[in-house]
Amino acid sequence: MKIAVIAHDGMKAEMVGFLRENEDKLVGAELVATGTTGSHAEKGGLKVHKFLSGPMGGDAQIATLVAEKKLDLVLFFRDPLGKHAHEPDIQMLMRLCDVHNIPLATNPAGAQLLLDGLYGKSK
Ligand SMILES: O=C(CO)COP(=O)(O)O
Repeated sequence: MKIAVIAHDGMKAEMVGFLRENEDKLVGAELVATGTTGSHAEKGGLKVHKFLSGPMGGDAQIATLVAEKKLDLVLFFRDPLGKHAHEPDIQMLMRLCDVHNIPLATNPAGAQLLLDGLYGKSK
């Protein structure tokens, strides 16, 4: 299972907490991330392959993996109250998830349902 994890700044702490809480489920998974999200995840003790930071093309790199069907799941904790210079890249990533029918969660509740559905509920 190859999973992309991405979080906007206001959601990064929540993403790290989410990943740590679900560490038992993710033990066999390969994680990839946009750069800064990946650095936060590493500081939280997780192993992750980092791409460029989102505004520098990281979302686009992950979108490429989606288009090539090299990802099984995208967890993208968006900040719905923030403005982003790279909004076109964000839209592209989400659109390509739909084009290629790759499961996408854009908030923690949706991500939890996806992981529980894949691995079962642990609590
Ligand atoms: O901007 C992002 C998603 O659109 C996330 O990028 P970073 O993880 O590099 O902050």
